[in-house]
Amino acid sequence: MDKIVITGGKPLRGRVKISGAKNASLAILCATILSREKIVLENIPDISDVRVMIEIIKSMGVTASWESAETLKIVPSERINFEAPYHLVKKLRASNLLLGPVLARFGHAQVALPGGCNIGVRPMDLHFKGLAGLGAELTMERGFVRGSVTGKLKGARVYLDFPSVGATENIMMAACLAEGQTLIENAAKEPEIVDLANFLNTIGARVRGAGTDIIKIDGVPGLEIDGRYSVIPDRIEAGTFMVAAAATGGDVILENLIPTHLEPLSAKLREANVDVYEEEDTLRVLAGKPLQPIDIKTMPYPGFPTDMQSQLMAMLSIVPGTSMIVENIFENRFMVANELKRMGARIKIEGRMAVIEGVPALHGAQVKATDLRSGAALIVAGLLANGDTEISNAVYIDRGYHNLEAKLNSLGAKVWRK
Ligand SMILES: CC(=O)N[C@H]1[C@@H](OP(=O)(O)OP(=O)(O)OC[C@H]2O[C@@H](n3ccc(=O)[nH]c3=O)[C@H](O)[C@@H]2O)O[C@H](CO)[C@@H](O)[C@@H]1O
Ligand SMILES: C=C(OP(=O)(O)O)C(=O)O
Repeated sequence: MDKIVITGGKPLRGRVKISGAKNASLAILCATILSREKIVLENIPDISDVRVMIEIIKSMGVTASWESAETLKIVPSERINFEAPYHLVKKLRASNLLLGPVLARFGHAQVALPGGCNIGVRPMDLHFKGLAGLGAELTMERGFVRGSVTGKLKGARVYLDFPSVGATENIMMAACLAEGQTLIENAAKEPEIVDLANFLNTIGARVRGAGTDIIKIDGVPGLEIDGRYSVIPDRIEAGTFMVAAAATGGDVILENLIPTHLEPLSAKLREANVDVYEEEDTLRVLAGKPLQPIDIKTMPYPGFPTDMQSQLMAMLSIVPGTSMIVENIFENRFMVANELKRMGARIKIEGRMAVIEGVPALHGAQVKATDLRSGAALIVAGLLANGDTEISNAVYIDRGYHNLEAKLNSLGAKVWRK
């Protein structure tokens, strides 16, 4: 059942509930390693990335069990297996976020390097520089990074050359148990960083400034508060539904989201002539007017998110006129263009720029996902195309979307597994 088939051409209409955020859940699951007390996590999406992360922390000695559909109970262990094994780590890049917490709590860590992926090389130099700044000794051997600390990590001032999400998270988690104060300068400001900081503070950490350029962490001897925490909604899942609604000329109300997290996308959709209405925790996308071409440049938050760029490319492929996308975060994130071209799109890639000449319609074809968001883009393309689209490698899509077919079908789409 690794294929998703879509009969396109049906406008999405209705209401859909957005699940918890993949990227916040993954970081918070790694952060549970820092805790000495049990933790209950709510709004955790049952997606394959989360399942793999649960398997990894369980293999290290943590107990994790579902209390209900979206609620996960974690019981940490006083002893841990320091090694995050390659056969699991290779399935999930975010496993690199275990390095900071394991080192800080246990003084040793051995984490297989997840390596690059289809969107880019994805080095970890900024993670290493930050952790070394806190006093960790790091060596690389046979695909593993081994870390050790003599005594405890020491708070320090860390400047990131680039506001890397993962490096900010790894350093922030490690600094929670360091002696003294850590300042992360030029920190990433994504909502998932703020969520991780809020979680850490719930279990006893002292993190301030998350969501700004400078994060201040005062180290504490231990994180010992028995915590309950609800993860933020997934802004990328929400964004994918917004684009799908816009691209099919639909009218969709998205529930359980934080509209400000979607502002960079809402602004672009409005520029493309789509109406977007915000309320406290819902957002309505109403399309139907002729769409206008737009230009997008991906940037760190609050700029336009790289994780939404591919889905927008699918929509823009049927918008009359010329649109442009510049991808500034990952060096290889235009692979979906070739698949969209198989469906009739006219897209030219020049280095980090994609030029999209809108065509009157896409037609269904057999295509393949090459990463999570290219898969999401092909879903959007399949929904707006004439005829049937068969997307293989759906396993990529399952990494990040909970109950996707059911949610789309409840909005009037015709989507099934094969
Ligand atoms: C699990 C998770 O949260 N994944 C998100 C996270 O990935 P991730 O944390 O990997 O993204 P980063 O912000 O770290 O990476 C951004 C850029 O910086 C580069 N870089 C990063 C670290 C480093 O040490 N050296 C370096 O050169 C990367 O190769 C990339 O080109 O943020 C990305 C950018 O918003 C999102 O697309 C991913 O969905
Ligand atoms: C790039 C993504 O995730 P990851 O960092 O886990 O590969 C994504 O969610 O689009």
